[in-house]
Amino acid sequence: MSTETKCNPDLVRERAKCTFDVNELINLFYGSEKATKERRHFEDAVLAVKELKDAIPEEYLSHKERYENGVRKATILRDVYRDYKAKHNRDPPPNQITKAVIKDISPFLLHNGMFVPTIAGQGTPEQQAEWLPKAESMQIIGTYAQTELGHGSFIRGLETIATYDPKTEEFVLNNPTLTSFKWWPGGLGSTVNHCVVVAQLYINGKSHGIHPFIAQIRDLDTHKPLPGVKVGEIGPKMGFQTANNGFLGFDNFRIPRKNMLMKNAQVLKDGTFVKGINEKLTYGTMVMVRVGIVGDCSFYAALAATIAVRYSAVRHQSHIKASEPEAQILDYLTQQHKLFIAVASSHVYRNAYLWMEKMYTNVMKELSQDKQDNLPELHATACCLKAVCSRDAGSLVEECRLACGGHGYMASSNLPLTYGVTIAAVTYEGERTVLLLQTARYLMKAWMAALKGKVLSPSVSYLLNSLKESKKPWQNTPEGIVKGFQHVSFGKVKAAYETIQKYMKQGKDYEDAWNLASVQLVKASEAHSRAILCEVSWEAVCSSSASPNLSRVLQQLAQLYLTYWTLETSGDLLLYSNITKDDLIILRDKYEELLVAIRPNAVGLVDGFDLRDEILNSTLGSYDGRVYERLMEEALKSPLNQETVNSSFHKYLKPMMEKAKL
Ligand SMILES: CCCCC/C=C\C/C=C\C/C=C\C=C\C(=O)SCCNC(=O)CCNC(=O)[C@H](O)C(C)(C)COP(=O)(O)OP(=O)(O)OC[C@H]1O[C@@H](n2cnc3c(N)ncnc32)[C@H](O)[C@@H]1OP(=O)(O)O
Ligand SMILES: Cc1cc2nc3c(=O)[nH]c(=O)nc-3n(C[C@H](O)[C@H](O)[C@H](O)COP(=O)(O)OP(=O)(O)OC[C@H]3O[C@@H](n4cnc5c(N)ncnc54)[C@H](O)[C@@H]3O)c2cc1C
Repeated sequence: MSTETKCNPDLVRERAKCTFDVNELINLFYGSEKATKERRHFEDAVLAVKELKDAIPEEYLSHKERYENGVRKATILRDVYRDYKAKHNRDPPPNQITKAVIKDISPFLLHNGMFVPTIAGQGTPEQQAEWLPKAESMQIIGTYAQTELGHGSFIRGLETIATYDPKTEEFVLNNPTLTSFKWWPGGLGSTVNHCVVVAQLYINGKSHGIHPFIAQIRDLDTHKPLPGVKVGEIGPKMGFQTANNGFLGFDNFRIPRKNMLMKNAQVLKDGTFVKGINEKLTYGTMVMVRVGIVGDCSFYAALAATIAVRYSAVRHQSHIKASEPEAQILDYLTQQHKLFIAVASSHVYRNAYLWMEKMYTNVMKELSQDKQDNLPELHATACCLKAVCSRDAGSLVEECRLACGGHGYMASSNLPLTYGVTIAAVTYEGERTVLLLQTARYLMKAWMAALKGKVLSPSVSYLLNSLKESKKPWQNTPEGIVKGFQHVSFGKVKAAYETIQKYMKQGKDYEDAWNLASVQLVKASEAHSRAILCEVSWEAVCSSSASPNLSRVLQQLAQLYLTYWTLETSGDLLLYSNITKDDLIILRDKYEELLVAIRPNAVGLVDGFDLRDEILNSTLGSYDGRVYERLMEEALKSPLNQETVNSSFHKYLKPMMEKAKL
């Protein structure tokens, strides 16, 4: 029997309506037909491992059991990766199959995502040779321990101390206060035996700023914390339950001199400090991960959209016309308004990620040739795109959840967990406002340079164009809308700059003036991000190699994104661009037309994300649309349904009812 025949008939009809080749979309989204094949092949290999299947949903496990199950599966998954590499002589292709296995977050995320990259990015060739083979083969397990109870954003304020002792050629690590305790690092709780510790370096009583050090914190055989190490887990959170976030404090804990990662700055045997060419290179891992998070946002938006769109095609409720049967909820324009922006945004983030990845690779290449000119642009762009995409993606996931009504509140829909995990990215790897203010610093500098007629970096060069084009009439085209967002950014950057000047003229110093203007500065950064997202995604769609049928639909999605945000931020556009009320009315109508045009392809579009049922892990979103059957099947797995009468009846309910009779 084919999959189609087992499918819910609504989904079969939806798929028959699709006007483009879904496989073409999948191949375009993931890069090529070959990439799709390889990814699916690897996913098959992972899913074939029986031990990776959960006996009961994780929600029924205790906090401890959930973690232990997570570690168990993470180690098996690691073997599958190793075997693939041995067989194919290369890493597995990019994939999201970890989601199908570890439903939440892997306790090894920080090992792979930050510990290994920090050694690779911050270590000398000798240090890389010492630790990378052990870390990559999992002989040692590590994390990235930077944030403390007292400081996360302001990392120059970290209190963990590394004092150099030239007599023994060691660093002595100490956490002198409660607020200096490391707090948050993933895997630290009970998983890792090593970590990169970011600490304040002191030599002969003099501070030399923060630097990364490698510390072994647990015995490799017994896993017991080494003497001088206090380590534990921080407890349940909104999500990340299996990430095993932990705390850590050192008491006169000694590590050899070679354990300071010394690619940038060095401490010589005699205690001489050799400054690096740029102290901000120490923050390199964070930049890399911020770029990766933009890609993650695409995935989470796709996952939530797939669940909510398929569910909305299957779910019937009320009537559009009294004379007709109950409508699929996907036919309500309000539902399309809630969901299609998530589909469109996933594509926008994907294109922005690919664009950022190129910028990152170029800058890394330049840095390896000691050329730093483009580092500030990379930092500023990664900060604002990470900040805006993560917040938007979180809101989109929540909107998808709400769009599934009561069933979206069920854990088995996988939307609550997905929200908890997505929204965490607003905070980790740089809190949203803090990152937007970093971009604002860059924008203020760019603005001052623009005023002096200097050449600007590509990502802000529109500021110069906007300066020249401020009188040109609005154009209701995608290109015109992109320009409109650039004008808004231009207007907000200018206004924030002038606000700072105003406060300074009133006698405030620059720092106070900055703080007083900071709401505007954050908004300027957001507008700058929106301008980038609109420009990059529209250009990607226009230059794509898609067939005419697919290209038409992708252009509709990109236009939907542009129009949605035009209408959402119409006040800004009226203030800072030449858009008129009439233009907005035309765009409102255009937006409604786009929803209607996208509607027949909605299911095809989410099929085009090619997320397997195991990855979706949702009663509402499976390919076959057996929503109600799955909801009941999952409910029956509840431990409360494994007995006809629960003991609480005899212990509490019956006595209560008997007492009530007296
Ligand atoms: C590959 C795929 C990856 C996918 C994802 C994989 C894994 C996910 C992994 C983990 C997720 C889960 C866990 C998360 C882990 C974490 O959260 S780790 C901890 C992250 N912590 C932060 O992000 C802290 C945020 N704070 C900062 O980054 C800095 O403190 C801040 C930049 C906010 C300020 O730093 P400060 O030293 O105070 O700088 P100033 O404001 O004084 O500015 C000085 C100048 O330096 C420039 N600058 C700052 N940062 C950088 C940088 N990274 N690169 C280049 N330049 C930088 C800044 O712009 C200033 O320049 P000007 O003086 O204006 O010229
Ligand atoms: C799920 C999760 C996983 C994490 N994993 C790790 C990890 O593996 N390793 C690690 O080292 N860390 C990790 N972290 C910590 C994370 O990086 C920090 O929480 C994050 O950088 C924010 O710092 P904070 O908590 O100190 O927030 P704060 O800086 O205290 O933010 C609180 C508020 O203060 C505001 N604020 C702070 N500074 C400024 C400013 N200069 N201007 C204006 N407003 C400001 C913020 O905007 C925010 O509204 C993780 C966090 C989470 C949630």
